[in-house]
Amino acid sequence: MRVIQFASKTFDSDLAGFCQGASVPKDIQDTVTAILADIRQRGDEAVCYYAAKFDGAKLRARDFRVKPAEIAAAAKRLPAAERKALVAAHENIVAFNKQSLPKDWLGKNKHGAQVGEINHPIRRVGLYVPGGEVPLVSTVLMTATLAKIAGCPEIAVFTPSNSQGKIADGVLAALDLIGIDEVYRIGGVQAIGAAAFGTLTVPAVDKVFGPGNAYVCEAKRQVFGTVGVDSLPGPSEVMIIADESTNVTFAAADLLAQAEHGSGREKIYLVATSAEIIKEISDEVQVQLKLISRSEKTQRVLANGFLAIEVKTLAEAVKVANYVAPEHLELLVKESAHKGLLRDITTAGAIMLGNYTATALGDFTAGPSHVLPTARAGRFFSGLRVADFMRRTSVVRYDKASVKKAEPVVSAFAAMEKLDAHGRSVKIRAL
Ligand SMILES: NC(=O)c1ccc[n+]([C@@H]2O[C@H](COP(=O)([O-])OP(=O)(O)OC[C@H]3O[C@@H](n4cnc5c(N)ncnc54)[C@H](O)[C@@H]3O)[C@@H](O)[C@H]2O)c1
Ligand SMILES: N[C@H](CO)Cc1c[nH]c[nH+]1
Ligand SMILES: [Zn+2]
Repeated sequence: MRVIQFASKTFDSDLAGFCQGASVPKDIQDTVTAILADIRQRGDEAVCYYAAKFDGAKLRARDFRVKPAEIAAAAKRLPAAERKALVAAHENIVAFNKQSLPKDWLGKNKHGAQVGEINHPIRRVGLYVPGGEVPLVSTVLMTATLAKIAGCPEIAVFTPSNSQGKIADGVLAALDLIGIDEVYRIGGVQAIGAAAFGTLTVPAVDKVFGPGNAYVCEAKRQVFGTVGVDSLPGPSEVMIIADESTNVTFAAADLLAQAEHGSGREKIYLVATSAEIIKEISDEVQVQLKLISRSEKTQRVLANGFLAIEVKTLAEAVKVANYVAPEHLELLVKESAHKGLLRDITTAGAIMLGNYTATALGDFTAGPSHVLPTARAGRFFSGLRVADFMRRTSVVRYDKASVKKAEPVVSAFAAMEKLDAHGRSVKIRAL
């Protein structure tokens, strides 16, 4: 862990340098470019090659799509307590996300013409679910539930298998619960390439969603334009703002929880109002590290991606948070400060308020999608919601009376822009 002090001589460059580490290095960009080019050229053959290379899975193209019987069998095998958890989380996710279903509307403008917006689900979407060693069962719920609420007619799911070509029962059972049967055992860059360009076996999608490691995230960035992509959710991040009221045990546990994702590029921030608080929490992190199972991978993340920042006031903490735009921001500070912080912090993906709100609650079950922007993309992206699975068309209808009212405005613009035919096309209607 590194400790820096707000407003110290090198603070700006230290913080910027650390955040820079969250952006994608050139070697990863080049690897991704090469794999995508190969997928575009060789299609299924290249997908097989990279599945073997990165996941150790010997697949033929006809094995990519998971058979309905395999999904049903996995769902049947899932222990009752795990199924109950899926159902409980799903209920919260549905209830939360139904709130933001975009509404069509129709109104009148100043000319008396009808104007409005209509929304349609995106026809064919591809959802990426991280898999392999750590199968993110919750990501199925946090993406597919929203696609279903939006009404997307075709939902294809991509997730890497293990070396035996198997996908975790929890992932398949979650898909079964939601009612999705188009599932491909393909992960990584090759999955994003197959989804974006299409292959003989995988029909191309219109937009790709879902989180992933730096390779997956970079692949999505590179296929943007060929297809739509969501908010570029990459390796997880958490920032905790701590003061003297912070529960040290809880804070340390939450820092470890996000480091545990363990892809190596996660970012962990502790912003505290004294050096003593930083010491207490970071010592506790080391104590609790011994209690978790993925301690080696977690330790590696902490070694490269853990930054502590000492601030004098919470106002300074706000400045740090707004610069970093962390994926998850825990405000484990005195309750009287919550209102002001919520008003002033404008770039966090998700804010978890108070000592009892562990980020893991949001990861699994609180309700909002856990698919959130990382690497400072929170400055311009927000967390996934139903509207991301839809597209909007504006609709305009003038009649003779309203066109007459609009004509002087159009004529003036046509003159300013020297576009005579534009002006004429409206003038002849207003006669
Ligand atoms: N921001 C969010 O909303 C959010 C949500 C959940 C998870 N996450 C993040 O998702 C990530 C999941 O990562 P993961 O690795 O466990 O699963 P993943 O499915 O994202 O990536 C695994 C794939 O990466 C590819 N890969 C690995 N090494 C490679 C290399 N050297 N070259 C090319 N391709 C390579 C392989 O194809 C492999 O199948 C974690 O970083 C986690 O923090 C983010
Ligand atoms: N923390 C991740 C978002 O960054 C979501 C997740 C899924 N499973 C566990 N955690
Ligand atoms: Zn997590």
